[in-house]
Amino acid sequence: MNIKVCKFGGSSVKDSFQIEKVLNIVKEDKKRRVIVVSAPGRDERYNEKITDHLLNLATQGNHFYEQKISITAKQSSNVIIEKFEKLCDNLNIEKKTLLEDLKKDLNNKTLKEDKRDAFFLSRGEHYNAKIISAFFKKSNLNAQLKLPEDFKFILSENYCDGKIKKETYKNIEKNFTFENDEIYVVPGFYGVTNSDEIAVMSRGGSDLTGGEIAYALDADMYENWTDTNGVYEVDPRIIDDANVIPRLTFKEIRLLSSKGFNVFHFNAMLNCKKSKIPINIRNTNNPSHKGTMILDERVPMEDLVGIAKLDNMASIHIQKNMLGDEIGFTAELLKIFGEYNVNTYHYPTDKDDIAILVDQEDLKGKINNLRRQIEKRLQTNQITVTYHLSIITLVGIGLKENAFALVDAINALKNNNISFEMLDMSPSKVSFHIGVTQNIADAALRTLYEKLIKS
Ligand SMILES: Nc1ncnc2c1ncn2[C@@H]1O[C@H](COP(=O)(O)OP(=O)(O)O)[C@@H](O)[C@H]1O
Ligand SMILES: N[C@@H](CC(=O)OP(=O)(O)O)C(=O)O
Repeated sequence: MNIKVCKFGGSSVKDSFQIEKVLNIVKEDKKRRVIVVSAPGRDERYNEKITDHLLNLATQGNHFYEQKISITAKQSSNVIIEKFEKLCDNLNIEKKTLLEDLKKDLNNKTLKEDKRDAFFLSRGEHYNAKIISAFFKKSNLNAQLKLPEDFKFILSENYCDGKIKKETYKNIEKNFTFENDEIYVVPGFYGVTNSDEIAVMSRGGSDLTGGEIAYALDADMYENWTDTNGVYEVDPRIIDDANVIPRLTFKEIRLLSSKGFNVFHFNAMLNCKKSKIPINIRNTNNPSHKGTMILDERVPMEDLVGIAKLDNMASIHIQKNMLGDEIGFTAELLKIFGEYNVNTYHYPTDKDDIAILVDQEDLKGKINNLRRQIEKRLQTNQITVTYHLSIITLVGIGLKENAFALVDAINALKNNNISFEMLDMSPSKVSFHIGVTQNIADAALRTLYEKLIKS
């Protein structure tokens, strides 16, 4: 279809000033016909995203308490209401019914546990899309609100980590007909289960909504608008003199975003890749910049294209004599991690050892039971857990032809007296991982960036 699907992230829709920029971007190109919006992100006044306030309210203050931030549920409720009221006032949108509905939703007492969390989490996108579509209409765009509960964006019943169901693609095709040249405004991040209950995808999930709609409509392009000029070679919050990468392959963005580049959800490209729909990461605050184009293929002009870093990793090192000879050992071990809902990143292995690298946050409240299960079911000799590790991932399709870049990386670390804990090359040969202790991870990242990309 000759259209572009555009997703505007939380930073692009955090206040009325940003939403006016979004309007101008949409007006500039007639192909921008599906506009997926997030909940308001952090603003100058509040350091936390509206989605986090919603979760804090759902969990009666527990969400921020866990992060050692002291914001009560009541305070979160006030922030949410104030945010949406201000948006309506500044954009001159009728607010009475919207605020009544919002307050009713925020007082919901019937839903419990993860169904309650999911419902509250979804409200940021829900009300923001209502406001943005009303504002577009008022600004003479032929905008139409498309709610996931109406056109049936169907998710599985893992309420806070829902996965898209196949029938959704047909539902989108059927409902997004553009009969009267409409511009559809869609809240991202949430959907409904087959029994019409609200479910959300994983955090950052509005990127997924955009990718799935682009795929269902076979769009010409998926534009993902954020607050940076594109994807930088390294996280610009750590290294401020890095450049924007003009072109990346689907494979490269997937590796980089799953290993720390949180500019784009790592699953959002999967279906675009299938249909070869280009993804363009753009800056709402600088729309004349071309951004980063994500494509199926590019000419590799360099070995390495980007370096990502994941902090707060833990290594669970398991020792058992001859475990490498035990058929099914690794499968059973990974099954145990699965049962505790702990995502596993890497598992370097040897004859008598295996280490599983995980996000240490995932181990909270689980590590003791997890360890006991492993000991009981696999009769291990010793388990050692090391916390506060960082994984640095070097990515580039050019690495396939030049694995010696790995030697340059190790030499650069050696010359700067930076030691490492782990080294691992991926089977695809387009990435390798270096594990370091977290206190030296930023220095290691800078050293690798300067030696392997900047020079
Ligand atoms: N390599 C990178 N390139 C660009 N941005 C990055 C990178 N790594 C991390 N980021 C961060 O991702 C942020 C954008 O993602 P996010 O906050 O989710 O945006 P949005 O509000 O648009 O959804 C940037 O502001 C930047 O701080
Ligand atoms: N608002 C949701 C979904 C999302 O995609 O947000 P953002 O576009 O701000 O990353 C979240 O915070 O997870």
